[in-house]
Amino acid sequence: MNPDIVKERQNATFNVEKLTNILDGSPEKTRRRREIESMVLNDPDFQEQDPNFLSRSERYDQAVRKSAQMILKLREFGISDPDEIYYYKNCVHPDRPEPLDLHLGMFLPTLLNQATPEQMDRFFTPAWNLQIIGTYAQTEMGHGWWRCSQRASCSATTPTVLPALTSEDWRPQATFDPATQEFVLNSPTISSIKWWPGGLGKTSNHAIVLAQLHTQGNCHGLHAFIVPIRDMDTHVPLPGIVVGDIGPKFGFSEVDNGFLKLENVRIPLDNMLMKYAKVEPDGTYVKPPSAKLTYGTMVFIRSMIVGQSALALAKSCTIAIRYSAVRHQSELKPGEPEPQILNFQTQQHKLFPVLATAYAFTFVGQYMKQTYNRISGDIHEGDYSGLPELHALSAGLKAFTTWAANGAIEVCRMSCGGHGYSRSSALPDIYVEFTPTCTYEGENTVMMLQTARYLLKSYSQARGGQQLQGSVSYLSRLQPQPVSAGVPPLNIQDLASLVQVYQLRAANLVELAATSIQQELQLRHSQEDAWNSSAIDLVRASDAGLLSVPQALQVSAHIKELLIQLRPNAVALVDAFDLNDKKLNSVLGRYDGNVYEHLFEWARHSPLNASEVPPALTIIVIIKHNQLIGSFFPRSTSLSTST
Ligand SMILES: CCCCCCC/C=C/C(=O)SCCNC(=O)CCNC(=O)[C@H](O)C(C)(C)COP(=O)(O)OP(=O)(O)OC[C@H]1O[C@@H](n2cnc3c(N)ncnc32)[C@H](O)[C@@H]1OP(=O)(O)O
Ligand SMILES: Cc1cc2nc3c(=O)[nH]c(=O)nc-3n(C[C@H](O)[C@H](O)[C@H](O)COP(=O)(O)OP(=O)(O)OC[C@H]3O[C@@H](n4cnc5c(N)ncnc54)[C@H](O)[C@@H]3O)c2cc1C
Repeated sequence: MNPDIVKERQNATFNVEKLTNILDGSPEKTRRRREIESMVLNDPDFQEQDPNFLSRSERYDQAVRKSAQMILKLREFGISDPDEIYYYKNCVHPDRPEPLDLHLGMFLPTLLNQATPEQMDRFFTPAWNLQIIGTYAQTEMGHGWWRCSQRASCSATTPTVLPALTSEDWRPQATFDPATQEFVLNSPTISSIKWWPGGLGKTSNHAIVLAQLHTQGNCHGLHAFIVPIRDMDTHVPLPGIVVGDIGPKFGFSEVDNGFLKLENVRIPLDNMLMKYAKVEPDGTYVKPPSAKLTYGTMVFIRSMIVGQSALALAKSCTIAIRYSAVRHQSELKPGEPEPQILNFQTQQHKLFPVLATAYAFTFVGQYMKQTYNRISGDIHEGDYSGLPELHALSAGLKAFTTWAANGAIEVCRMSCGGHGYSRSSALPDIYVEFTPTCTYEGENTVMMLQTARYLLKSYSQARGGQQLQGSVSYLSRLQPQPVSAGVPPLNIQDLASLVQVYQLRAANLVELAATSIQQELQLRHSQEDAWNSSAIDLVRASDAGLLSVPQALQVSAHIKELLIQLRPNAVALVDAFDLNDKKLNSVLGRYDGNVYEHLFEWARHSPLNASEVPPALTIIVIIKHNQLIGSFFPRSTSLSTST
């Protein structure tokens, strides 16, 4: 054990285990989590080659093998609780998305939320047993988002008599054919080819495809269809299905994100997910109680992503803070030993806010999950009243937490200096696997605008005298203040006072955005144009701060004081996240702090070190022998002559 890190733990002023229990929910939950983790970490079937040294195809193969093992073991051990599956999976594929993510995270949940009991028997049971492997195909090459409800032009009598075709008429279509009781699915244009779905490229044999429903000559907007895409025995693509992998990406190397072109693919009537909307055998369309229910799975995943932001931050700051405790640089005072870099105020100022955010997001993630479970329970009982708030909260928190975490992971990486750039630190991987959360499940700006839409509606209800409940109740309680009204009193030591100032700030920002829209409306006469012209206010909701200069200085001094208070407990606070070394998989973030010997050991495994003279370099030797170095580079043909 590195002596610096030992000393850090000795100096801590609280009981780490108790804090871990609070983060987990109870001592029993900590015990069970560790039990599940050790099942994976001690299981030889999950031994793997370091993916840093593998090709993409090898990484995909290794991930598929581990995922298949994982499903078998979950069954063998009877693990079916969602939290326990999540712990298990996080250890099998630490930090890495995998080919079955979409099956487990979106295909199964969409069936649970939108399938009829008959469809549950036909699809969910085989999918649970992994006979059916599914993905969720919404995004297309040309469009990542959809209008929730049908457009006026889309509900004209037949598509051919539309007054003017717009981009939505060129999206994938599912047209009902009453003669055969089938839907016919088509991707009418290149841009309507489904693009991005995880596990689509090679792994899945089914896809939930979102397409425009056409029946009796009318278009009814976006609906979900279960489309078999590969033969269940041979896994070969079915007729009319053009499917494959979209190629290498920034990260997600283990995942076969795919494309799907539908060419007159026929599926039975009862392959449309019909828990809410329905099509009768004669083609009659029965409306759902709310068109927004089609988007339920995205609300679920957005809610879960909030917790994933917390986990990514917990990992990143564990690595950076442990490393900063064992790394020494630059004498602070001449002649004295070099200090731990964690003693530099600037290093603390980089890392301690990340640590605090990791804790805050952990609790926000728990709150978001509870709120999702509560409101989705009401929805299952037929009460849809909480859906707008759930949508606004999950969209806004997904965007806010992923943006914040995305930046903070980079802060952690850079705070580790050069070694943070090595893949052995795990920080580059954490970044590339996490950063697409800002894009997928709804691009963050688009999500912020959804939340702003809800806030503005709530604001106008509050101004109309309604007493609002839940997360927007502050809009009823607080009267927005013009900046000229001066600054509110603030006690920065008092959390309630800070919350009040934040609420006032939020109310002011909503008011500013609403005012901007009103002004734009007078200029532009169209609600949509006024909205777009106020979008910056809506997303960033202005730069107004509510603090006076003396208050801001007070905050700055208080932050410095807090850095000093936090310093002795920094390592203990990251220890409390209880991230096992194998799960963390970082040479810099090791629990024992023995960084340098393991860094050297890791580098020795680089495939380039497999031979002292790599085959490509033999050419240099040949060139040298023939003394052709001078003439070789301008005329490469001379090489063949020389050999
Ligand atoms: C372990 C799992 C690993 C996961 C790996 C990740 C894999 C990634 C998967 C994906 O990315 S799947 C594809 C996800 N795609 C998106 O999220 C696309 C984002 N687009 C949308 O959500 C929508 O198209 C939209 C942009 C929100 C809708 O645009 P539209 O212009 O129709 O919106 P509005 O007119 O503003 O809204 C109409 C109405 O509907 C309400 N609403 C919108 N979305 C929802 C929702 N999800 N739930 C409930 N309500 C919703 C919105 O508030 C409006 O309400 P009103 O104000 O009219 O009452
Ligand atoms: C790793 C990864 C995995 C994915 N997995 C899946 C999957 O399994 N299934 C699936 O269906 N999809 C998947 N996606 C696709 C993903 O859901 C979309 O990329 C995402 O919804 C964003 O859409 P887009 O790519 O069309 O971006 P665009 O919407 O084209 O965004 C481009 C820019 O335009 C801006 N913009 C767009 N619309 C507006 C607006 N209304 N107002 C203001 N600004 C706007 C955005 O802010 C952004 O800056 C995945 C994507 C990635 C990266």
